[in-house]
Amino acid sequence: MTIEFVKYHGLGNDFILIDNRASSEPIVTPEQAVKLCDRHFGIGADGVIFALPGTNGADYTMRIFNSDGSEPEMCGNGIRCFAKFLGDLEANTNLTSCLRIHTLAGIIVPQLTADGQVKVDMGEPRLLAAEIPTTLTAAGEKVINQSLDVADRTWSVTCVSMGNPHCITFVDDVAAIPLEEIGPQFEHHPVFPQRTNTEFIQVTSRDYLKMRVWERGAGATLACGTGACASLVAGVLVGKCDRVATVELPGGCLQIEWSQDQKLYMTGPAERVFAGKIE
Ligand SMILES: N[C@@H](CCC[C@H](N)C(=O)O)C(=O)O
Repeated sequence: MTIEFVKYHGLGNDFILIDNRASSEPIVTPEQAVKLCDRHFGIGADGVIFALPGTNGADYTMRIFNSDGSEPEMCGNGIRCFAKFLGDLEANTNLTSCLRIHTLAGIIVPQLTADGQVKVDMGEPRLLAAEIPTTLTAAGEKVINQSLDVADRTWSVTCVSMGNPHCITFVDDVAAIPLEEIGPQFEHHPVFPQRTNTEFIQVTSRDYLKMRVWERGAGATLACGTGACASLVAGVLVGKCDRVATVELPGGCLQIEWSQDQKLYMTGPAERVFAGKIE
């Protein structure tokens, strides 16, 4: 079977987008996704994203496989790419109306902005330990500034779910973090039964955060949209930042707002790179 795809990236977090509107199940298996994401023997990407028919009143459904074949609940950079992809599929690059996208994290609402960026209503963060999930505190408690031992060091961590799990730690110098060494140890720590994404944050001012990320199922990536949202929430919870901030990632900047309606709004770019066929 020949499958057409389009490659997109959001700040260097890159994805293979597949038009899956004719079927309610992904037309690529997790095992095939691993091969497609391989940067030497495949197309190369951090994940494969499928545009499926909508359910329960949503316009579309987005599903994603990480580059290790696992299926996360949501992807922030991915949903901006998804919105641009839908604009291409519908032959309408000026698609500025709100789209309701069903994801495993609930309904997410991206909107193309007049300047070509994508603003996304990412929904509300979930803060209780059982919702992350983590066993770091009792199930019904928030996880704020909890001690976690990783790599012979005790880290103070705050956990936030944006549908997918995030463990955030604030550091003096984000460039000094040995990400490849300690990232996997956070990801697979026994206190995270569904593994975790891990963000290291340097607060340069109350409205500017520098971030590096180790993603569950994908490793070190150039950007993570859900991670940027979760990190801003963590920064507010520990009193280090305001509710509106720029988050600088290795691949560029995202604008994040934790609005008074308790929802997160993320604004950033999404770029088409190339199209091809899988044979
Ligand atoms: N890069 C994404 C997050 C993708 C999913 C993540 N690896 C997970 O397993 O939760 C983003 O931009 O949010």
